This record gives sequence, C-alpha cells and structure tokens, in this order.
Amino acid sequence: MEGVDHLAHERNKSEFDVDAMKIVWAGSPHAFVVSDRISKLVASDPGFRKDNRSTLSRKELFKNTLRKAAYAWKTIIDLHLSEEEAAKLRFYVDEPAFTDVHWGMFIPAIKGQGTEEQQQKWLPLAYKMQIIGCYAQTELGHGSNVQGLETTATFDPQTDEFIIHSPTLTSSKWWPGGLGKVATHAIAYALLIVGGREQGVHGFIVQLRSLEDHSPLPGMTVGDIGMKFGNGAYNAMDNGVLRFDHVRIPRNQMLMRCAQYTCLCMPSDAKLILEPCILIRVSQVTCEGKYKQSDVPRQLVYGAMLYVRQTIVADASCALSRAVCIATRYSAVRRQFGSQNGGPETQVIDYKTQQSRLFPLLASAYAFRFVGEWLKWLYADVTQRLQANDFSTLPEAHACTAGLKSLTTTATADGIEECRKLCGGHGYLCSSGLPELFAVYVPACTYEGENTVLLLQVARFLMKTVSQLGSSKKPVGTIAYMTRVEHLMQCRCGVQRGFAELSADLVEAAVAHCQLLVVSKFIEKLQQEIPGKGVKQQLEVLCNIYALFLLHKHQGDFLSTGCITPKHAALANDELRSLYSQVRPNAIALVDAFNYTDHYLGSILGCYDGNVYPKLYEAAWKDPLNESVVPDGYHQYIRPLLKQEIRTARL
Ligand SMILES: CCCCCCC/C=C/C(=O)SCCNC(=O)CCNC(=O)[C@H](O)C(C)(C)COP(=O)(O)OP(=O)(O)OC[C@H]1O[C@@H](n2cnc3c(N)ncnc32)[C@H](O)[C@@H]1OP(=O)(O)O
Ligand SMILES: Cc1cc2nc3c(=O)[nH]c(=O)nc-3n(C[C@H](O)[C@H](O)[C@H](O)COP(=O)(O)OP(=O)(O)OC[C@H]3O[C@@H](n4cnc5c(N)ncnc54)[C@H](O)[C@@H]3O)c2cc1C
Repeated sequence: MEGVDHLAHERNKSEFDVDAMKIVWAGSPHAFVVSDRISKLVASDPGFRKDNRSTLSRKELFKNTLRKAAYAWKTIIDLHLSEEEAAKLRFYVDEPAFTDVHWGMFIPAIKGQGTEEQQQKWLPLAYKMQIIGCYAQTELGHGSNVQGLETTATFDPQTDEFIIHSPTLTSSKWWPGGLGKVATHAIAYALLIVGGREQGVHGFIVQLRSLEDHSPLPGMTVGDIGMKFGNGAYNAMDNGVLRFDHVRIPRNQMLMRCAQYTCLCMPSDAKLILEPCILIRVSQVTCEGKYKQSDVPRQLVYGAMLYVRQTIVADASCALSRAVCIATRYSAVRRQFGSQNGGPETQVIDYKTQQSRLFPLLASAYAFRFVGEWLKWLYADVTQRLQANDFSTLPEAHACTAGLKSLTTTATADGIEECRKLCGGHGYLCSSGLPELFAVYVPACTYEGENTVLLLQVARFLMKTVSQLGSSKKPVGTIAYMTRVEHLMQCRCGVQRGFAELSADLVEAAVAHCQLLVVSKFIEKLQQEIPGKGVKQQLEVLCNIYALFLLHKHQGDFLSTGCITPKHAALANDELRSLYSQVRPNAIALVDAFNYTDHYLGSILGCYDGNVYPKLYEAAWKDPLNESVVPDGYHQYIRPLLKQEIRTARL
C-alpha cells in the first residue's frame, strides 16, 4: 500500500542515531544540508525525470541529455546556486554528459596547467559556459601510453603559431567525452616539435567548432565513435573522434605552466631575428635561445589526471553505496523459504550467505568514503605545495591517486554486479536500477588510467622506495611502514629479476599497499570525534568487517608469509560472522544514512518504503511492448507460423 513503510520494522531495530550518521556520510553538517536540499530539489522537478531512459533510442537519449543539461544550467542560474550547490545538482541529475568533462576535466586542466594569463582568458568563458570544453588526450592508437601520442604540434616561428596535425590514422583523437557533437573547444594533447626537435607531450587549447553555428572549423574532422557497452545512459555521452588537418593556433594557446620556450631576439637594423623557437611572454624575453623545461616536473602535464583520479575515488563510494542501498533494502523485503507452520518465509537478509556477500560491500562503501576524504585532502595539500614549487610529495600523490582509483573502481564495479546477483531475477530488470548503474560505472576501471597500468605505477613507486631502503632517505607518509621490510631487502638483495618479469606479483603488492591505505584511513577516521549515539560503534564494526574480510579473502598470502597462523585465520572467520550479526539489525539504517532519494536511486527494489511488488507490477505495464495486447509482428511472422503457412523443415 502506498504511504506505508514496509521497512519500518527494520528501521525500528537501529541501534544508532541515523541522522548523525547522515552527517558523517555527507562529511559535515553543512555538506549534509546542501546535499539534502539539492537532492530533493532535483527529485521533485519533473524536468529531471530519468525513469524513461531505457526506452529511448540513442538519438532521443542524447537529445534528452542536452535538454537536461540546459535545464540544469538554467536552474543553477535562476536559483543563483553556488559552485558547490551546482556541482551537487549535476551529481543528483545523474546523467553522464558533456558537462562531466567540461567541469571535471577541461576546467581543472586549465587551472592546473595554464599560466595566469591563460587562466584569466579561458576560465571566465568556461565558467559561464560560453565555451564547452573536452579533454582530448587519448587516440585511436594510444591511451595508456601518453608519451606515445602521435598528434603533432609544430611551432611556426614565421607566424608565431602551432600547427596541430593528425599525421596517421592512429593519431586520431578517440574517446574524449563531449567531443563527438557538443564541445566547442578541446584541450588537445600533442607532441610538441620546435625547430625540428621533439619536446614531449603538451596540452593545447584548440577551438573545434564555430560559436556561431556550431559547425566544425576548417581542418577539423569530428564525430561520435558510436554505441557503447549496454544500452545504458553512457550512450548519452558523445565520446568522439577528431582528426586535425594542419590546424593553426596562436602560440599563447599552449598550456605553458609546465614548459617555457626562451628565444634569442637579436635586434638588428630594428628588425627582430627569431631563432626557430618560441618567444615566451614578452616580459620574459631573455638573451638565450633554447627549449626550457620549467623547473616543475614534466609530469605536471598529467596534473588533470591526478585531480580526476581523486574525484573518481569519491565517486566509487557513491556508486557502491547506491548499489548496496538497493540490495540491502531488497534483501530485507524479499522472503524466500523457511516458513514455519504457515508463518512468513525467511527474509533473505537473514541468510548468512547473503550477509557474507552483502555486508563487506556495505563496509567497503563506508571505507571508500573515508579514504576518498583523505585523498581529497592529499590532493589539496600537494596542489598547495606545487604553488610553492615544493614537489616533494608529488610522487606519493601520484601513487596514491593511481592506486586508490584502481582499487576502488575495480571493487565497485565488481560490487555493483554482486548487488545485482544479490537481488536474484529482479536485479536483472532495468527498473531495479542495477543494470544501468553497472553499465554506466564499469568504464571507470578503464578511463582516467587503465587499472592495471595504474597499479604498475604504484608498484614502480614501491620498488623505488625499496631500492632506497638502507640509504639516508627514509620512507615517510603512506610508505613509512616499509622501513619494517628493510631487513628483508638486505638478505634478499642478491637476486633481482626484472620488473616486467615480476610485474604480476608486483601488481598484487600494489593492491595490498592500497588496501592497507584504505584500512589505515578508516582507523584514522575512527580516531576523530564522531558525534551521535552508537555512530562510532557502528563504524568500528564496519571497519573491522572491511579489514577482516580482506584477511579472510587473502588468508593464503597471510598464512604463507607467516603473518598469521591457521588459528588466527579461524578466529578471524569466527569474528566476521559475529560482526555480520552485529550489523544485521542496523543494516537498513546504515543505508538510510546515505540519504538517497528514490529519484536518485532509480530503483523499485531499493525504494525507501520497501513497497516493491506493487511497484514492479505497475512498472511492467508501462513498457512500450505492452502498448498493444497483440504485439507488432504477430500477423506478419507469428500467425503464419501457427497456421503452418510457412513450409517448415521436416522435423
Ligand atoms: C569527474 C570527471 C569524470 C570524467 C569521466 C571520465 C572521463 C575520462 C577521461 C580520460 O580517460 S582522460 C585520459 C586518461 N588517460 C590516462 O590516464 C593515461 C594513463 N597513462 C599515464 O598516466 C601515463 O602514460 C603513465 C602510465 C603514468 C606513464 O607515463 P610516462 O610514460 O610519462 O611516465 P613513466 O616513465 O611511467 O613515469 C615517469 C615518472 O613520472 C611519474 N608520473 C607519471 N604520471 C604521473 C602523474 N600523473 N603525476 C605525477 N607523477 C607522475 C612516474 O611516477 C615516474 O616517476 P619516477 O618513477 O621517474 O620518479
Ligand atoms: C567511457 C570512456 C570515456 C573516456 N573518456 C575519455 C576522455 O574524455 N578523454 C580522453 O582523453 N580519454 C578518454 N577515454 C580513454 C581512456 O582514457 C583510455 O581508454 C584509457 O586510458 C585506457 O587506455 P587504452 O584504451 O589505450 O588501454 P590499453 O593500454 O590499450 O589497455 C589494453 C590492455 O593493455 C594492458 N597494458 C597496457 N600497457 C601495459 C603495460 N605497460 N604493462 C602491462 N599491461 C599493459 C592494459 O592493462 C589492458 O589490459 C575514455 C574511455 C572510456 C572507456
């Protein structure tokens, strides 16, 4: 029945202050207020309706996404929303679109790699959406290997311009979100060539389309790369292909924070003679001529990826918590077997197998939330240090963002699929919200750095740390614990097989390092002041589940290395079962704490009131296939079959 809370009995079991936990999940009382208000604003506005997405064709889906993006922008302007509120609105609209890349990559790249002048010129246009940007790095032939990119940017000293060109088919830009049909500008990554010499990959701001009629500018061949995985909402994103045919851009459209070019200006008879290189900004003309890599590490060119990777960790906790919320609520609603004397069947959430699959995912959602909070702090800290030309923590920041992005996205993608399975057959319905959530989420394991490639970066960082053990350079920060392996390294320093040969094992070590990070940041969170009755206790239970589940999952490694004994392993398993029993009465309240509206969840199985069956039944009849009792095609194909009007092969 509508209006009845079919999960009230579950909510009454809660042993902690759910409202206080909502603030812990949101990050602060202010963040909760903003989040709560904006999520309800979006949920109550029919202009942000999303329950019909699975019935739209790709072109209808794409056009509807443009409509929503424009509507969202109008809402932001009309309501004078702050940047924080606007970001929350885009989050709760929950529609993969060009705006994700405009706000999530194009703007951060200009902020991170543009000079002051370039920021002053381009950011106001981008913030007002008078230009729409995309991040065009990946090519048909290269994505992981950035230094292998083939697009060229050749400097022409005669005209003080760069010539951007796609010399080969594989140099075609391929995948950039928003590029296919919407973006007016790109930050295009290309191999810089000055005076015939290659100077590595740099970013360039390139206008793609006319701001008058949106037609591609001369020298641009641009379009969409086609349908993507599943019929999910990610097909609303116009991931594009782009080829440059000797496109000229002014010198000042190279993102120059990371590189400068000094040049000889030898005035003779009042005429400047320019060496084949680039004039840096006039105020900085010097008496030498050479390519000058700024004293910032060239990896700052990758700065936007560092930023996005840390946001992706926070996104992982959101996506996993959505799936866990759906599966937990449905597990409390669903009853199967176990009826005693005609009484109610057993709630599937009471089965130990269901708990052993579901509750580690619930714990992971909270764990990723807190490590994401810490990573956001780490990124802000390294950014602040970079402003002061302090690059000391950049390697650690790269390793942490790369490793945690890889770990959390893999666990979340697997976790969403597990939540679908936890919901049985109904989990496979689009109305469960889980198939689309999976289809939209899984590319996170690939974009912004393919997960194995990123783990290899972590492994490289760990090996570099190990190689420095015994030297005066002591490991600090997230690798301080490695001093404890120093003795191991000394006795094993003999045999050093190649990194490549051991890379599969090193990737596992990288995962273990990142898992240690997640556990340690969860523990640090618990050492903070956490208000609210029973809130800290619940988080301690979840932290212990997260850690012990890992111990259980990898007990082979722990046993084989002598870190634990078989008795320890047995004790850990016993404790896990006990912890699951402690979570059970609080499970619904723990997912209520995510404070997701039914609109945002987009799931009948996960609806707040648990009134699942009537909603499933009602939703079925809305499917276009049910618009007619006799299906299209009956008379053409089925009736001849039934009436044996089609010659059938001899049976
Ligand atoms: C909220 C927005 C949502 C957006 C939706 C999703 C949109 C998706 C967008 C994209 O996918 S954009 C394209 C993403 N592409 C990638 O992530 C490419 C991945 N590849 C790389 O990052 C690099 O190619 C590499 C794998 C790191 C290798 O780089 P390279 O060959 O240049 O260097 P190495 O020899 O491996 O390392 C040299 C040195 O540099 C350090 N380093 C590498 N990357 C970084 C970094 N990002 N920041 C800081 N430092 C970095 C590396 O550790 C090495 O250091 P040393 O060991 O020499 O000290
Ligand atoms: C939905 C989506 C959106 C995207 N949006 C953008 C965007 O907006 N802008 C943009 O520029 N790009 C974008 N991309 C591209 C994305 O960044 C790349 O696909 C990603 O970086 C992976 O690179 P790749 O495709 O070259 O994978 P590859 O590197 O070709 O991976 C293939 C396999 O090779 C393995 N491999 C590669 N190198 C090594 C190595 N050295 N050692 C061991 N194994 C290795 C990988 O682990 C993987 O298993 C997007 C991609 C997707 C799917």
